[in-house]
Amino acid sequence: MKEKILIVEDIFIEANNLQMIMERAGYTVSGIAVSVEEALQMIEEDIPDFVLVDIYLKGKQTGIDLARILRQQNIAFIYLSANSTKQTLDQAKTTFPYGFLVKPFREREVLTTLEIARYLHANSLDAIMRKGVDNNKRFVLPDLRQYGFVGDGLRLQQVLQHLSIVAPSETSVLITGESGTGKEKMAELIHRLSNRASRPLIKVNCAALPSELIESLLFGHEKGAFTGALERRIGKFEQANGGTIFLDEIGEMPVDMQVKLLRVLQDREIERIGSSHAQKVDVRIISATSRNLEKEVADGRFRMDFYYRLNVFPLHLPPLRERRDDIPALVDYFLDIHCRNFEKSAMAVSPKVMEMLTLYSWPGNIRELEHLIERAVLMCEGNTINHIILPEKIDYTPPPREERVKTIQENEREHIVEVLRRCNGKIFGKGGAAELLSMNVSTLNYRIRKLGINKEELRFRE
Ligand SMILES: Nc1ncnc2c1ncn2[C@@H]1O[C@H](COP(=O)(O)OP(=O)(O)OP(=O)(O)O)[C@@H](O)[C@H]1O
Repeated sequence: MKEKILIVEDIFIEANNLQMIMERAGYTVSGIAVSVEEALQMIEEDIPDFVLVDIYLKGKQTGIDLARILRQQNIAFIYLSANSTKQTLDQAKTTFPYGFLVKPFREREVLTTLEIARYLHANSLDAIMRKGVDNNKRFVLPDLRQYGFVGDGLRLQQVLQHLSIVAPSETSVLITGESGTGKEKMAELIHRLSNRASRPLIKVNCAALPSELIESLLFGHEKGAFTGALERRIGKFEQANGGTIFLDEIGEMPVDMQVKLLRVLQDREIERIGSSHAQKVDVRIISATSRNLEKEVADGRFRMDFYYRLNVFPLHLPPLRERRDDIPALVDYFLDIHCRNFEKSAMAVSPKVMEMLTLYSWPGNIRELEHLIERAVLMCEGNTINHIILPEKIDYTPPPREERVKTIQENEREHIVEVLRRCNGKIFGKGGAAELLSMNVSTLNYRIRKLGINKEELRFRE
């Protein structure tokens, strides 16, 4: 039996028409609601697998308000709409729907959109996390120093936990984080921990691709395909066949190329320029960006369908100033590397210098730290670095102490969030949060709702 669908639509004829289409295709329609309030009641009684939601409804709240709640509850939804204004559409985009159907509905279109939505939902972060945890697929990470990857502070550990689930799979990963936080390093790590490790990892810096050559660089060309194509060129995708392609700075990819890449991601086929036939490629995609792609999508600079394809599993690397507990280990690691490089005997930094390093705000993140240590090693004459020259704009101010006493509710919230993170959001069953907290499942669910804890913050505040 196919999934249960809730229709939220205040025009009876439209709702009825959709119900018939759904039922003919074997879906079960669990209900028709005419307002957000009614929809929430129905969801409380019987959780649907998908919600088809009109934007304008009876009552004060719109379908967009409902969508925000659905997203928090990890229920997939598709918008239904007639002629929405640009402003409404932009607002709708920020809720990241699984699809958008425009009235009047055509049966084929409705069913295809639902099929795509099912695919996207099954490959969503939540689903993958659930599968990984349930099947115990996550493997124990080896010592990452052998891969030149350093850091085991609390926030990085959470990212690495997600990485341990996704690395051995075939899933596309989107790595986000400020410049210098280690996105490329993390892509290398994923590749080396995957089943494709013995095959090539091909890196493409999308920001550095000259626009007129992008297509030929990525997909290759045949001899004589255009003026200047003197030889056949094998593109990056073909070079990566059997391995991984790392699309760095993907936010810089021009929109027309996004369309072409989307096709490659969907069909896993490329066509060299000037060739008359497509060829299959078996490539895993890891992409990275320091831009806020959700905003780029909302502003119309990045295609939503492409974003969904790339962002099957997001990994966010926090800036160094938010994971200062990694700084001492990184300092020691870079000291070691650069002492060897310059053939100097082992060095350490004085406690005062270490304190300065941990208090500095590191706008250039790990890259800036590495360069600074390199310079310090070069200049130091003894075995201890007692002075360090930091750029002028230094933020020595330690984070302000919390003067205010936390309320019992705030403490309870923090504690529950902490435990949920530890269990990867698992609430019931063995090793679930309810068991660890010695609470019964419905009480815990009630507290989670009451304290406004949502899944997003469990996953994304690494
Ligand atoms: N966890 C880590 N352990 C050791 N070195 C690291 C780590 N993360 C990053 N580095 C080093 O820091 C430097 C910057 O990292 P990387 O190039 O991966 O950052 P990035 O986020 O991809 O930067 P950009 O967005 O500018 O391309 C590199 O020299 C890398 O080797």
